[in-house]
Amino acid sequence: MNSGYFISFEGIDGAGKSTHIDSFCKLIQGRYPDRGVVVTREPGGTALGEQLRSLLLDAPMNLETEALLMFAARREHIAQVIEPALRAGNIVISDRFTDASFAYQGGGRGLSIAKLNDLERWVQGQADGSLLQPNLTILFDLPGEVAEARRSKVRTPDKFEKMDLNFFEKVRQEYLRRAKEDPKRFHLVDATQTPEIIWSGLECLEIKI
Ligand SMILES: Nc1ncnc2c1ncn2[C@@H]1O[C@H](COP(=O)(O)OP(=O)(O)OP(=O)(O)O)[C@@H](O)[C@H]1O
Ligand SMILES: Cc1cn([C@H]2C[C@H](O)[C@@H](COP(=O)(O)O)O2)c(=O)[nH]c1=O
Repeated sequence: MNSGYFISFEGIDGAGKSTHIDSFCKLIQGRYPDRGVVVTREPGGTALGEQLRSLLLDAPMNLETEALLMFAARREHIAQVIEPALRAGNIVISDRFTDASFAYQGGGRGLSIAKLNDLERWVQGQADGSLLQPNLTILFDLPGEVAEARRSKVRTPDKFEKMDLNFFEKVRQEYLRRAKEDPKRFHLVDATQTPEIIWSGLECLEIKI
């Protein structure tokens, strides 16, 4: 049984997760000074996961291979980092988790939801039959063309960031579909707003840990 609390940040590339995640961690640490806060990311978060990340963000590969490697990295991440931290009562904040697989490999690239559900059950299945899921997912939502304009100003695109607007629109729609399906878990951020307005919204967010 977990006594910790699990938060994920999600959104299409360039939506603004990285801009806010460090301040958000400080905010949570300030609110809960007696709890450990573990900040991590996917793909990645472990030595093996970071190696897989380099491959995944760089090498072209078959869609099923990509999904399997995402979930392999996730299995390692859960076993080495997330589960031990939650068991110890910590707050885990992850830059992406499984919603990204449904959005990118499912919505964006077209892998069947049935296959993703199978992988999710395999990798996140708990002894009591439930799935390990974030308690709260903060979804930064904005149109693909706005995200692309922001990204192009600041970095050389990786494999996913080179995808076209149609891909990112499908990724976005899958995120929004999942948020609609599970409104208690998702907190939607209108990421077209200024960073200051987004931040004040996050500061006011009531989180019952
Ligand atoms: N609300 C905003 N308004 C305008 N520009 C923004 C806003 N939020 C972030 N940016 C800028 O957009 C760019 C992308 O932001 P950021 O790196 O935070 O996105 P991200 O969602 O973390 O992307 P990725 O998932 O690809 O790492 C940065 O240059 C950042 O300064
Ligand atoms: C977890 C996960 C991630 N991705 C994609 C999404 C992004 O393009 C990259 C990660 O880079 P970030 O900018 O540091 O977030 O990987 C994916 O396609 N599927 C996943 O499960």
